[in-house]
Amino acid sequence: MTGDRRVLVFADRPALVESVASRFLSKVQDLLAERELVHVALTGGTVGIAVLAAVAASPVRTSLDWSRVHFWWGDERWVPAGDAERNDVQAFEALLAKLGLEADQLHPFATSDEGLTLEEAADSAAEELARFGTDSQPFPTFDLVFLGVGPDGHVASLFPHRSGIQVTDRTVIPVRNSPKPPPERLSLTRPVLNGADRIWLVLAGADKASALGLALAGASRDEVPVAGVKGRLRTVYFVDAEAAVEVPAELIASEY
Ligand SMILES: O=C1O[C@H](COP(=O)(O)O)[C@@H](O)[C@H](O)[C@H]1O
Repeated sequence: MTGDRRVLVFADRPALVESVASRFLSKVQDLLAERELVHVALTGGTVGIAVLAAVAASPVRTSLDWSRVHFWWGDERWVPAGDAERNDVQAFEALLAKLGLEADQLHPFATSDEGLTLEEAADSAAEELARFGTDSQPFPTFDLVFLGVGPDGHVASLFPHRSGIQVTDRTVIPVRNSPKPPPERLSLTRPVLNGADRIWLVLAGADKASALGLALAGASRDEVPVAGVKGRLRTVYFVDAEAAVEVPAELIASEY
């Protein structure tokens, strides 16, 4: 089922961020030449948002037809609209506000002040995914999913030793008592993430080294959820030198 997996190591965080931003722009350009709509799932987190800011700053950005790109999120923090902790707010400020998008191109999770329970918000997000589903699955095949990775190895809001990473019968789950604040969240599940053509994991810093090393050395997804994500065509780990210190040497393709 799974395509190619590779680790690209960069000297430092700025080099990593610049490279991912430029690859993202050319990948979207290529995809737009092949198909009518492109579906991208964004991540929160330090590197993920820095990549979006670098995309915004690139002169190439204005040459793309963003009206055919749809944006989704891998997870969201259950806080009110406009809260600076929300992944969608951060993405909007970093990039999306500059792209001239129509509302129907954006698929954010519900906000905690909309009058829905967390469970209802998960169901509502699942319905939105299903609107773009195919004959064989109740969700779109994402062209590209970005994922950050927490120091504990979490991806989206799927945390170690929690049931979320094992869920296969739902597309979106409510997350309660998250080990990382805020405690309530919403997350896509592994089948939706792994249904993507490409997963690009973006991570930097020494605090990520252990989780990444474990995942690539074959640890279980229960222990380090990042071990459980694999795109259908390709899975690329974009990491800086500090995060890469425990990566098995044979998996590394250096891009200094
Ligand atoms: O809370 C979250 O954290 C992770 C990773 O964040 P980082 O700042 O350690 O890079 C992120 O992937 C996720 O989307 C977000 O909700």
